[in-house]
Amino acid sequence: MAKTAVLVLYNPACGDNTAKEFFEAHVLPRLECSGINPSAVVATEGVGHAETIVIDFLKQHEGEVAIVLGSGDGTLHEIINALAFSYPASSSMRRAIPFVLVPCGTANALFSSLFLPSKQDPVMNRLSSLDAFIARSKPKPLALAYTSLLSGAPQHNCLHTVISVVVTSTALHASILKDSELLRKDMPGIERFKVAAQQNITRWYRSRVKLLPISSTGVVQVYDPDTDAFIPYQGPLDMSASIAYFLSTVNVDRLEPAFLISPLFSRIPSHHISLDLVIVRPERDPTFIMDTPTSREAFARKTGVLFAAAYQDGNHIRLRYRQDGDIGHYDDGPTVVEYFRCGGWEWVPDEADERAHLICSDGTVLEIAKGGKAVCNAIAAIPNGNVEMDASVFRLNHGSDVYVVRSCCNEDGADLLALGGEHSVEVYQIVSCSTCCIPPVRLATFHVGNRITALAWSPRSVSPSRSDEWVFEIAAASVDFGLHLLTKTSSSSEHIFAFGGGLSGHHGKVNDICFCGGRNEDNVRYVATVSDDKMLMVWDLNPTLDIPSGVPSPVRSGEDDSLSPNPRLQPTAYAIAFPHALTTVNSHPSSSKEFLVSDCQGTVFLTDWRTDPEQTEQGSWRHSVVVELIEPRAFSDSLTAVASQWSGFAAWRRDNADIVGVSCGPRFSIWNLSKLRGGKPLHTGTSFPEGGHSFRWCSTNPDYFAISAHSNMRGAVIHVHNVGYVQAQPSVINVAPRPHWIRDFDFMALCGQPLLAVAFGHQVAVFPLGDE
Ligand SMILES: Nc1ncnc2c1ncn2[C@@H]1O[C@H](COP(=O)(O)OP(=O)(O)OP(=O)(O)O)[C@@H](O)[C@H]1O
Repeated sequence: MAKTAVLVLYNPACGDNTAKEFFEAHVLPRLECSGINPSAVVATEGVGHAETIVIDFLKQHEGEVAIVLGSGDGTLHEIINALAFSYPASSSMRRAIPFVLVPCGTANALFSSLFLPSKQDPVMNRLSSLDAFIARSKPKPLALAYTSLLSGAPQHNCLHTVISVVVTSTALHASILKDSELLRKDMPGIERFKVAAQQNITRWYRSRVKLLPISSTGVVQVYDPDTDAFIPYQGPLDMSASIAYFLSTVNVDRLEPAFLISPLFSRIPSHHISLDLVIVRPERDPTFIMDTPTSREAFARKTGVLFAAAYQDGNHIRLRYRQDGDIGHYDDGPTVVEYFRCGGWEWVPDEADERAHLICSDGTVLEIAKGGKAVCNAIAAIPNGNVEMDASVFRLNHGSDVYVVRSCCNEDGADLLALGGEHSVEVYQIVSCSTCCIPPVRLATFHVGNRITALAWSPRSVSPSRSDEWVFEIAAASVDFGLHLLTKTSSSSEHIFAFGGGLSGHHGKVNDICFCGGRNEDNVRYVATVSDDKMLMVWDLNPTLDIPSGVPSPVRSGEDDSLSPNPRLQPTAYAIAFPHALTTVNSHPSSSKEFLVSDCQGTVFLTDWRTDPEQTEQGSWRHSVVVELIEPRAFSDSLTAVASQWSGFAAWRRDNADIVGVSCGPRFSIWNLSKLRGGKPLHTGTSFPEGGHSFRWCSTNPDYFAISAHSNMRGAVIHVHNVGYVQAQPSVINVAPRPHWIRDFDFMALCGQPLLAVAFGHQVAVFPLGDE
């Protein structure tokens, strides 16, 4: 404890205004008795003061720190948001910050959920977190919910982002929080929430709601009272409805010590990054006919019964409707509450419904812009109970290992990023903002069901930030050698078209995939894949002939194509065999007939896949190769088998079809195809002595290229080189320490400061170059 700088901070105006007395009578003496000498004891002086105190404290104390916080949830919320959005970007200032909670506020939801009363003495109970800190207990990890408030279509710009550690809500709860603040002076206790509830109980809120699946499973779960368990939700994920109550929680099962609104958080713990969402839709009432003042009055009584049941150990989740509309603990009938466990949600309020625009994050009430929407995602479990982020780095936590990261290079899709994980592909929108860090917004989840090995964006993909009629189209390869065309559009949900399985497909791991180059319609029609089976295959996604693949094409979501009146034909493949396992394939916007292919020996082939096979030796790679590039050292090493553990990784520079970069083992080379100089590269250099891995050009500043370390000996490290100074020392970016290592990375194509997206373990860090 000697090394830990302890900040004691309390809000004298929270709850019943007794924090100062409580700290002087109990907290400070207890710290003293335990030999803990706080570095500072500070009382907040108004809204926003806590964040200034904490950030100043962190600037002054470079080592370990802990914060003993006497407040309610609101002050903690202020601090966490300040750490996320205003904390200096320097990585040296990022560190673990345990919070020691001393409940002094009105509701103290987080404390009440983490520390159930175990002692007779209420004072002793309030000191539980402090006692755990003194006993050096391990801090408990916290989850976060990120909510982005987006402007209206077509841009959907992110206007504001907020992080909740307890609750994110709309509808009745947001109205209660807004109105109860006006009552705080006269009613310092929780009774002001009950008064505000009465004032709002007959309101309904018109909105479109979308449930987002848990990213690691691709599933939205719903509580089933029959089995007392969560089951996959089969209903529509998109619903337009009148909603009475809409509230999601992370980290808590209750909002007050006895109000267990999300009791399953503690009773059926989640093993994934998720949030618990409680929705009440009056339209589920069998006696509901239409929305009238009378029907709202009648329903208000049922909401009252529901709240009373929430105070009785969270029993509201078992309430059901009888046919006559009565609610009780019946054996069947629709549940009054829909209790979901999901990855997040979208809330698009009806423009005419002003109150539906309110959103509450841990007691702070915000307003969604007219025509806009709120998107809330449970995105991170913070390791060791700490906030580990700063103003310029965002760490997406996918929930399982991320194997592939691909940014979209299309001009209209430059803010899109696809992640390939253990089971699914997720699409995020990276919102670039010069003044603050806006967390990525998850826009789609495709549950493929197998580990993803390669991804490619179709040139037809368009971001929602560019058009109301947006499209995501991605070709994906999975570890079972299957290929998948993933599509989601503004008018249709996630759809997966599986192809490439069976005898006619690959028989080895598919290491890379790309759409055909050029600027005509062929660039969305042909997809190239390369594999350990030494094959380059070019797939025609829109064949005119139906050639069965030998196995049925599994369709995993959306409508089953084979049952539709015009079933989609299985893509046909044109295969070219090479001498060694193939590692990468690239196309270029300037050519629809060539692919750049690299193999595990570090050799790179420029292949004209449209060469007429009649005129050449069918099936042989030789017939189609226009250029073959062999880095002299890689060639001699391959003869002596030195390079057997290394792989070639080639990248074609987008702005100039003559320039090719290759990483192989400890070396990289840059080739100029228009000046082959007897087969010598333009430049060669050394990356990592123990071997480099992926090579990527920066799409927005073509002077830069980056190579990631192949082994975990150095941790997750990237070298960024400038092509004008290849012999100079690269910029070294330490993304994460050992045992992390980089599985994949990519540059975003967004204009402005180059942005890197780097996958290591479960996480993807998105950050601008230059700040590290
Ligand atoms: N000296 C102060 N005077 C007035 N308000 C303050 C002062 N210090 C902090 N505040 C503000 O008081 C608000 C309420 O604080 P907090 O959330 O901690 O308590 P609470 O609302 O009583 O509890 P809970 O959030 O658990 O219901 C916060 O928004 C905080 O910014």
